[in-house]
Amino acid sequence: MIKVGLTGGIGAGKSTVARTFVEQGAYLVDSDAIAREVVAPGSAGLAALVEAFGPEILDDHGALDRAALAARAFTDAQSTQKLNAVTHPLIGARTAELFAAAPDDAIILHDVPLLVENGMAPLYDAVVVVHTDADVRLDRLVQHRGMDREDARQRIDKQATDEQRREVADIWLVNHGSPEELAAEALRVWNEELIPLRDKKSGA
Ligand SMILES: CC(C)(COP(=O)(O)OP(=O)(O)OC[C@H]1O[C@@H](n2cnc3c(N)ncnc32)[C@H](O)[C@@H]1O)[C@@H](O)C(=O)NCCC(=O)NCCS
Ligand SMILES: Nc1ncnc2c1ncn2[C@@H]1O[C@H](COP(=O)(O)OP(=O)(O)OP(=O)(O)O)[C@@H](O)[C@H]1O
Repeated sequence: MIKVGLTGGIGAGKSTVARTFVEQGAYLVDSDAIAREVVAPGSAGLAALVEAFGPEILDDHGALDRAALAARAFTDAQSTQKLNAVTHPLIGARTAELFAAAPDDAIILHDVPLLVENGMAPLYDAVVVVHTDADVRLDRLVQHRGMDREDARQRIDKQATDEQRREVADIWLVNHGSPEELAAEALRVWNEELIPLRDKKSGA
């Protein structure tokens, strides 16, 4: 088994790389998905968020209004810290359960936006960073995902810098071309770097 950490700033293109690795058989542990799970309606996580940010972060059905929370949580560093203090321990506990369930010969792919921010690089056999210049990311998030530019910009401000990510990267993928080019490069990394790393570790 090997553990591969996949990271990059918001909108860098992690999803394309994760999809390629999963198609090849990676065991995916997706932090954004876990982050949603731990604040599902009725959860202790959601109750803790309401305690921290107020009932205005709930929609009419009592579920989390994600945009309302984002509008409160990313405005200043203290609010982001408050968000992280509630969610990150819950995400960490669920992540550990999913890692423990992986098969012995797995290539575990941990898709984790805040890998660098949370000092997690030493946990992995390899860290893959997807890099895209911030202005390109902002344009893509607004055009393709309908995201509010200011929201995206505020999140970028709360995340690691490109230099910090470069320092921990074992594999650096640049996503300035087409998604197909990125997927092809990810496939090369899978075949030429990750499979040999897993086989070396398992003594094959
Ligand atoms: C505030 C929330 C509800 C906003 O939801 P929304 O649907 O708009 O965004 P989503 O969760 O899909 O995240 C999109 C991207 O935003 C960025 N982002 C999310 N949370 C954070 C954070 N705490 N700090 C910096 N960037 C963040 C990441 O790049 C992430 O990939 C949500 O992001 C959240 O619960 N965040 C706290 C949990 C967390 O830290 N998640 C990041 C992965 S561990
Ligand atoms: N090479 C590309 N050319 C054009 N658009 C792209 C490219 N790569 C990604 N995108 C678009 O940019 C947006 C962000 O990409 P993606 O969702 O893969 O990023 P991510 O790193 O997973 O982001 P997040 O951290 O927000 O989860 C998406 O709407 C995607 O369709």
